[in-house]
Amino acid sequence: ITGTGRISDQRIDKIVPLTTPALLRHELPLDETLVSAVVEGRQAVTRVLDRADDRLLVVVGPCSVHDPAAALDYAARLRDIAGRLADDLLVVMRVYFEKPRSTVGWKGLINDPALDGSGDVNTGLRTARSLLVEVLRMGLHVGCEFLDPITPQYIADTVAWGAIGARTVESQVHRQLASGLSMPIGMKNRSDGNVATAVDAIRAASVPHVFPGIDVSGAPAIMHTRGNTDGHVVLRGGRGGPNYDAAAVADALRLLREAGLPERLVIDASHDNSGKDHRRQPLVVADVADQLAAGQRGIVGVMLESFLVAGRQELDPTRELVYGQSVTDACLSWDQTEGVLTKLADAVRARRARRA
Ligand SMILES: C[C@@H](OP(=O)(O)O)C(=O)O
Ligand SMILES: [Mn+2]
Repeated sequence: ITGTGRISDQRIDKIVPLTTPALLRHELPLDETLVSAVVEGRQAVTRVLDRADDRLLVVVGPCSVHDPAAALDYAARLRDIAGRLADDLLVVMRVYFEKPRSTVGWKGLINDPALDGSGDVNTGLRTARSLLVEVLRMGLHVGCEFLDPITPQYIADTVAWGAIGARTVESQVHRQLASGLSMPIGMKNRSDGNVATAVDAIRAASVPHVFPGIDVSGAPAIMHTRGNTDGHVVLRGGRGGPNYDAAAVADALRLLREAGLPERLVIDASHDNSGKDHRRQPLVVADVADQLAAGQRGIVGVMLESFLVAGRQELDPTRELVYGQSVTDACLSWDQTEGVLTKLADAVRARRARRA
């Protein structure tokens, strides 16, 4: 290859070897019990999406995981309440490692586990997979956003529910990625609030695609996917304001109906539905609970951003971090979360009673 010194890698600072999916999954395997748990979790989510199960999917947890110990501490508490409310809620813990930034910022534990820009992705992947296996071992289902197209090869076998975010829902790379993922995928509406883009993403992801990727040995490969028919909309608000109210829900369900897609959706009580103010998430939940209790069966799920300590904190290398507090979007405290989950379970029972 001639002249590469002058025309290639002009903006590459260095290239570091990356572990392979096979090696990481060999080091941190899922035993048969955990494999069955993931399969059952995915099937349970699909049944709720298809309304074969009248419970509410609740994807709840921190906006991002930056501290595995705090995430496990949170998981232990969530596992207990998830068990108590299991008749009405199907709880999936948000264990998010990949953070899409509107401009710049910390990109998550896989990209930068040391939180200092050093980009030790090998340690990030190992830390992420280790935590996912631990959370599974505690008996919780796991939900992740998928951002980097090769990351799923390293961790997706542990995931029961996935998301494509508001910044990537229009991207063909992410739609075709979703078409090959083995779990239901929530398509967030676009960051400006456009919901039709998410409906298009569901349709795009529902059919087979061919694209270059990597196989488990890390070798380049051409992926031929089957299509993912478990796509669904996640209403997360937008620059135009919230979209969790009954009118916005009806609009989104109409768009799905006109597209010939199943009329079901999940409402994200955070992000632009709460104006990223964690104190507004309970208000969103109250409105959604009223809609559920009034019999709205098109709402099959809710997303909450929740951690141990309310709010958020800046990632400031000169300051000790507060344990259990988000370093990205502001989250509900654990105490607030218990109240919100209980309210959602009550609303599910009220909805069920209307059908009896
Ligand atoms: C990234 C963010 O979601 P959205 O894509 O809706 O901003 C989140 O779930 O933390
Ligand atoms: Mn967030």
